[in-house]
Amino acid sequence: MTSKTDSGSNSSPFPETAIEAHGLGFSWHPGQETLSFPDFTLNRGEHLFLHGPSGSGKSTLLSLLAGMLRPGNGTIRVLGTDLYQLGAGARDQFRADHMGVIFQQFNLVPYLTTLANVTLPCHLSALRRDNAELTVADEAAGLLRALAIPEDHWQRKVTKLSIGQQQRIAAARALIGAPGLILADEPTSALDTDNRDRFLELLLSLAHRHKTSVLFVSHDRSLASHFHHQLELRGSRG
Ligand SMILES: Nc1ncnc2c1ncn2[C@@H]1O[C@H](COP(=O)(O)OP(=O)(O)OP(=O)(O)O)[C@@H](O)[C@H]1O
Repeated sequence: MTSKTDSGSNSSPFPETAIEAHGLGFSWHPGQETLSFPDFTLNRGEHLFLHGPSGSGKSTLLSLLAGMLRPGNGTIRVLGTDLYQLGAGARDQFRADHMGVIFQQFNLVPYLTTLANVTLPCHLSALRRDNAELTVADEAAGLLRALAIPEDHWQRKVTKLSIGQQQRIAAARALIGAPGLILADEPTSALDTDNRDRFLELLLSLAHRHKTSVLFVSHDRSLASHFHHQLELRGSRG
């Protein structure tokens, strides 16, 4: 995970490194204690399991990596781009183009249907739209079927669905259009064992096919063996 590979003659437009985090520190309020994060590097196509006690900063780290919280200290490069050298608008577009984020609270758009939530990234990003296999609607349908969302739910508003169904819709939205990096915050917390296993299988098979890197946060340590690497946060503060 920490060793870097030269991009060499690889024909991909991206470097071999998906995430480089160096010297990261973040404070939620000025003058308050700073959360410090270990340096790490994640190569393209590699999967990292992130764990640590409640309050150790896992969700905060994901928000920093997603370009949604500016670090007080340190640098973050995602797919070769220094995130915080980008302006806010360019950073939002970079996220739409290259990242699928599954938030702990899902962050679905409540007034949109299931299908419209899943296809949203392809409306925000031409790159994600172009990456979609067949049509955007076909890829969304394939993801929803693979995650066992019944077809008669696809035109319903997401708020009418169960919490476990909503979590799978958030997962489908993150996966559509083959982003280079998936950031998943407790993405199986509301799922039963069958749905959890189905989601993990889909996530890791799509990640393998598209050389997607995955950073997966979970308290369920039994899942760690599915991932190439593990990183523990201990909640160190400065
Ligand atoms: N919006 C916020 N405003 C102020 N402090 C926050 C906010 N979100 C998190 N914190 C604080 O930052 C620290 C890290 O929180 P964070 O949610 O990143 O931890 P976590 O490891 O993801 O926890 P959990 O496993 O419970 O989800 C905690 O002390 C928390 O109280």
